[in-house]
Parts: sequence; C-alpha cells; structure tokens
Amino acid sequence: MEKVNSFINSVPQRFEREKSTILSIAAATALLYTAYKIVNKSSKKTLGLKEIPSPGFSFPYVGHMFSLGSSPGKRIAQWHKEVGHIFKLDMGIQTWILIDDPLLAHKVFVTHGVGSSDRPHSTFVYEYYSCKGKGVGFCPATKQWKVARGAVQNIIAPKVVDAHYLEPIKTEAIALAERFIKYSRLESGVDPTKHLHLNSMNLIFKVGFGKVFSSVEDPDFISISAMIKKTASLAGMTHDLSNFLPIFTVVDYCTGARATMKNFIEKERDPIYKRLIKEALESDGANFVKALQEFDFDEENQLVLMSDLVNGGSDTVSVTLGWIFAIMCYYPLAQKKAADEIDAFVYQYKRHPEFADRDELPYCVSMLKECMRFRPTTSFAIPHSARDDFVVDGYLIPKGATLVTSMESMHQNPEVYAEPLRFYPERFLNNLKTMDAAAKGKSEGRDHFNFGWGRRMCPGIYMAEVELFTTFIHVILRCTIEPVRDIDGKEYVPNIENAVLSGLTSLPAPHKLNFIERIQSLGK
Ligand code: HEM
Repeated sequence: MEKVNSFINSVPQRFEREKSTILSIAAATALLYTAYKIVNKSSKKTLGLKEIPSPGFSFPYVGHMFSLGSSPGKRIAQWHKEVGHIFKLDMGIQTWILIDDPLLAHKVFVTHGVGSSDRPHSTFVYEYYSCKGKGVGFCPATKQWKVARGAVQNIIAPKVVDAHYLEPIKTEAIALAERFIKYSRLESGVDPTKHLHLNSMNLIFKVGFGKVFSSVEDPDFISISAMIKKTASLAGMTHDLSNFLPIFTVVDYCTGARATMKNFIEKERDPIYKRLIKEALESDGANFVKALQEFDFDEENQLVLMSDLVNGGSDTVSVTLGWIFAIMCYYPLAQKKAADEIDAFVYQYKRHPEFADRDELPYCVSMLKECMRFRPTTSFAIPHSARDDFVVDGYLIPKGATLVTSMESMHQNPEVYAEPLRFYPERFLNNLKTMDAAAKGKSEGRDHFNFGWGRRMCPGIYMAEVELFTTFIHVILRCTIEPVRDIDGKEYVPNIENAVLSGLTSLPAPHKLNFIERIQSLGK
C-alpha cells in the first residue's frame, strides 16, 4: 500500500480534505477484495488443468503492480527464468499473462486468434482516444475494426509503398544523414534522438498527409509533437489506475481526470487532425488521407485511423533506428562490414542501393534483423485481451486476461536463438526474407517478433522495413558512426545495456554519437 499512498499523496493540494476518506475506502476495498480473491481462487480451479505459475510476491489488492521496478523488461525476463515460459501477474483486479515462448505465443495469438485479439480496456484509450472503439490500433476486434484494418492493410500494402512512398522515404533518409553530420560537427557529437524524431515524423506526415516539417524548431512540429506526447502520456498506466484499482475512480473524480481527457481530445487533438486532413486532401501527390477516401468512413473514424497510423508509425521507427545507430557505434567491426558491403554495391552498379536490391546486401539485411532481436523496440508489444476462457497447452487462459508478449525475454530465449546474448548478425544470413514475409510465414521461420502476432500483427511491417533499410543505407553511405571523444581522447561509447521504458517503446539510455563524414563519401 505504501506506493498507492504515495500516489494518493500526489493528488493536488485542493483535494487534501478528501485524502483520509479515500484512504479509508481504499483500505476497506483492499480487505474486501483480498477476501474475495481468496474465496474466488479456490472456486476457479478447473479439474485437470495446470495452474499458471505466479512469480515473486503478490501484495493484497495491488498484487504485483508495484513490483515491476524501473526496468520491467529485465524484471520480467528474470521471472521467466525463475518460473517458466508462461506466468501470471495480479495487477490489481486485472490478470496479466506473460509469454516468452514463440510457439506458445503462436498458439495463444494465432491458433486461438478469434478469442485473443481484443485490446485491454482503458478509459482514455477506449472512451476518448478511439471515440468508443473507432480506428484500428486500440479498439476491440469488432466488425468495425475488421473493416478499418482492411482499409489500413490496403493503403500501406507493399505494392502501394513501392509505387508511392519510396521517394519520400529516401529524401528523408538523405536529410537525416546531412543533419547528423552537420550537428556532429557543430556540437562535437550529437544526441540522435531529436533528429530521429524529426525524421520519423516527417516520414509519417509526408506519406500520411503530404506534409513535412522544416526543422525541429518548426512551430507546427513542436505543437504536433507535444500533442502526440500528451496522447502517449494519457494512454499510460498511471492515468488508468482505476481500471486496475477501482478505488482510483474516486481519485479520478476528485481530480477531474475524465474531464481533462475529454478536453484534450476535443480541444487539442481533434482540431489538429481535422486541419491536417483538410490540408492533405488539398495537397499534391498520394497520401493516406486521400487513399482512405475510397472507404466509407465517417469523419471521426477517419480521424482516429490517422491518429493510429501516426502513433503506430512514428516512435516505433525512430526508436528502432536509435538502437541500430547506437549498436553500430558499439560494434565498429559490424559497422565496417556493412559499410564495405554497401560500398561494393555502389562500385559494381554505379548507383545507391534501393530496397529492391536487398538480396545483394545480405549482411546489412541480417544486421538490421539482429539489431531488432538484440534490442527489441518495445518491452511488451501492444497487449491483447482474452474475449472468452480458452485452454492452451493445458493452461486455462481466463476471459478478460491481458495477454502480453515478453519481448526482451523472448528475443533472448536460448531455445530459439543460439548464444542469445551475443550480437551476431550472421545468424540471419539463412533467413533473408523480408521481415513482412517472415512474420506472415510459419512460426518457426520468423526472424524476430517485434511486429506482434496474428490478427493484430502490425500492418506497417513492410513500410517499416523499407524505412529502416533506406535510412541505414543512406547514413552509412555518408558517415562512420563513432563514439564521442573528449579533449584527452577518452571515448564515450553508448550504453546499450539498459533500455528506458517510454510509453510503449523501450529506448536506449541518453547518449551522443559522432557521425563523421566519410573521406570518400558515396552518399552524394
Ligand atoms: C519498427 C517499426 C514498428 C514496430 C516495431 C511496430 C510494432 C507493432 C506492434 C508490436 C504492434 C501490435 C501487434 C499486436 O498487437 O500483436 C503494432 C500494431 C500496429 N502498427 Fe506497427 N510497428 C512499427 C511500424 C509501424 C508503421 C510504420 C505503421 C504505419 C505506418 C504501423 C502501424 C500499426 C498499426 C495501425 C497497428 C495496429 C494494428 C491493429 O491493432 O490491428 N506500425 N505495431
């Protein structure tokens, strides 16, 4: 209860008077709930089924909620080591089931896909963000979602990306390499984060709305980035505590949390997207908004869909690239091998490699896959939720359970990857299919699992891989990535051990890199 109390202590001073009442109700609810759980536990045991183990200690009422620590991915990997490939956590009134075995995950998310493809309920995300179930990313798997998903798959299908979006992706990759070099010179090393953020925002806004931002100082870039950041913050667990611990409904009431969410959506998010959609329809060239006109979506659905595409397709790409460049600095020999392969291509064909040339660049392709395996983009993907009870490998998955992929642990599972702690790009030289093809093939043939599972699998995989490949190639064509050095020549290699959880993504700890223009730069 200590952490619950400290959270309650953080509510604004003007609610000082209510605190003792809140705490009394919390204590009473906790006792009643604990008693209910004890009685209910014995009645839920089902004959002949295995009990899903639970690690560590589950506190009354809050369960494991405050045991995840500041690096939940690592704690969860540790728990998998202790109790096995599947375990459950009591997260207040919710049951979370965590899985780090790809075959078991395949059974849960694909074989039982009909019953395991909803999203867990969150007040902000369901009621306000997705206007009660619209859009594609964060709503339950209803008929409405199926239609929206079909449309999204259609507008970012590989053939559409190839026909319309390769050029903008390349233009942004070249601009990013230029900025990296310029700011490395100006600032003796650069924090890549804000440049990667501008790059991924320009990519998704160009293909989505036909719009680009001139720089990180562009006022539109600043206000839209702030809106996206606030969306992610409101979607986080700290703003959804009442769905874990119902007592927080009282806190939400006192702090006006629902009114804040409603105001944000109606007064900040919606006007921005309405303006962007209008401008996109008037702009030149192909974009997602225009492509969506072929489908019969109302204005609200269109807006939520575009918001989903922006949220799904921006941070994920910049975080993945952030890891790739940090890893390249950390492993200079791997970087050199990739650069040599790219140079050999340019000498042979007298042009820069395109995504269609990927078969000629097997080391680069394998290396991008290995970077995503070695340091996954998210710790938990986007959780699913069980619509009904179902049984997998003798375990009862209860209706309403939140189903979570333990990304870090799964990608370091020694039964799936030999020497999983070693950064070894060559491991994928025998699996050079596109990530999209590997993800949609047999479970055993998958390279990595960063794009999720089954019916909810990321529909942007092909576009994401084109972005990662093109950006990587154009940065390596222009520069070598080196550690920052102080005046005494001491090197500061990025810390690639600890991921920092930020919303859904897991980013490298803050660091600087030096992007040094190559003497014989092949990128111009
Ligand atoms: C490296 C880049 C990316 C990563 C690692 C990534 C990862 C994911 C993951 C883990 C999911 C959830 C899958 C599940 O529930 O099983 C997802 C869903 C989604 N992604 Fe991506 N993604 C990336 C790029 C993109 C891009 C570029 C777009 C679009 C332009 C996109 C659009 C979406 C959408 C709309 C969904 C929701 C699908 C649904 O719920 O039906 N993603 N992504």
